[in-house]
Amino acid sequence: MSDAFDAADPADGSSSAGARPYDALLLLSFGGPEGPDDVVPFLENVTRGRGIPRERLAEVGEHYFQFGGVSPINAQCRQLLEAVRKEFAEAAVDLPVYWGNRNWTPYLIDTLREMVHDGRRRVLTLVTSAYASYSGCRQYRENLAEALATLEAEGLELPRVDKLRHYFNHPGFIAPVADGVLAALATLPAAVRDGAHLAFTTHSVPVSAADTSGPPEAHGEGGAYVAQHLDAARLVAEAVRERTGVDRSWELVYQSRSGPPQVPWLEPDICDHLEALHARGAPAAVMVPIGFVSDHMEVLYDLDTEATARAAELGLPVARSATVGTDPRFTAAIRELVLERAALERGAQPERCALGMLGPSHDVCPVGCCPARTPKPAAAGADSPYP
Ligand SMILES: CC1=C(CCC(=O)O)c2cc3nc(cc4[nH]c(cc5[nH]c(cc1n2)c(C)c5CCC(=O)O)c(CCC(=O)O)c4C)C(CCC(=O)O)=C3C
Ligand SMILES: [Fe+2]
Repeated sequence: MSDAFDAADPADGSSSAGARPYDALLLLSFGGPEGPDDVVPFLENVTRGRGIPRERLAEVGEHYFQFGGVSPINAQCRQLLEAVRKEFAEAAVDLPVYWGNRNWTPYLIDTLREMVHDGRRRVLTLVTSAYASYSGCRQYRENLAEALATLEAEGLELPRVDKLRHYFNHPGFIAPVADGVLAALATLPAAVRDGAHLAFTTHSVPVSAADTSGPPEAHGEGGAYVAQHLDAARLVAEAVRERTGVDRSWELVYQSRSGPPQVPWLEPDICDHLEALHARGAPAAVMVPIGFVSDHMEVLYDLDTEATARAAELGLPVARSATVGTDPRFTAAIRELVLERAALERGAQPERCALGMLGPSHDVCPVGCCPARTPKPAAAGADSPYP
């Protein structure tokens, strides 16, 4: 390594210390079926103990069967894995990258076991969710704790596992989403483009889960989940306004509602929102799936199939903007976040990049962050039973 590297500022990622003390990055995702025979067992994995009505499961199974029983999410994770490895190689960040899922192969437990066999001792985790919530954060931490417990029972020496901070307000996440909106606007008929409404969408969750999302001080109506999405949506809407010179109306709405009908979930649903937009005379809309990092089944079915069909019935022109996927600015953001956290662990004070009003998110989930209905051990947080 050259002298220039040794002399560099640790915060810009080019320090000779690199990613130390970490010796591996773990990409942790949801997982999805890769053929018709996988669909039912996959759905059983997802919904075990979650009280999802049978009819809802049958309905969601049909969404997957319509796409040949294949969810795009695993292919997208493989692409992200390759893109992050390339990003690290180009920036001389010497950190192996592994991939494991919550609900389908490669299962987290198998990946973590392989990491231990490879001698990895300090693992940093990147989850494919940018926001605080039980489903997008604590549940992954519970999965890590469960995997660690299994490895402990197998007599293996446990690695220390940390998790990266939420990245919804990182410029490397916001900028590609804004570009995606501009590209989607360009596909709308010119006559309705300037009047197009921006409908930011994310996964609905039970209202009670939203209200208790994030650290205890963020709890309250909508919690950190809604506050973070609103901050990200506002940033994107502002970037689009600056770039087009047009001030468009925007709103945060929800999709992919599940659970029994008597339990309240975040609303309005995107389809109801499109109807309301049409009723109030909006000439067009762009659906912006800001809650997701890749174009997986929730995007392909709930937006591109269902919501797009509803808009066609209404005669409302709509376009759907792209998720960040493997945009180079997003993979660069991942590298920056990894090097930032590594520097913090070494006791340095790196720059902590964040846009918007909320500032950089916490590095370690505090006690009481996104509590579960039924408490379970969770790793990579202040309440972790593992060191
Ligand atoms: C907040 C959130 C995210 C975003 C953060 C993140 O990305 O993690 C997310 C992502 C995803 N959700 C996904 C799939 C499913 N989610 C379900 C059910 C549920 N999701 C919930 C929340 C979230 N989910 C909740 C509260 C439930 C109810 C059951 C429970 O309380 O746990 C069900 C069961 C059937 C149904 O009821 O829909 C399925 C099949 C896929 C894979 C897509 C693919 O295959 O391409 C992905 C990326
Ligand atoms: Fe989900």
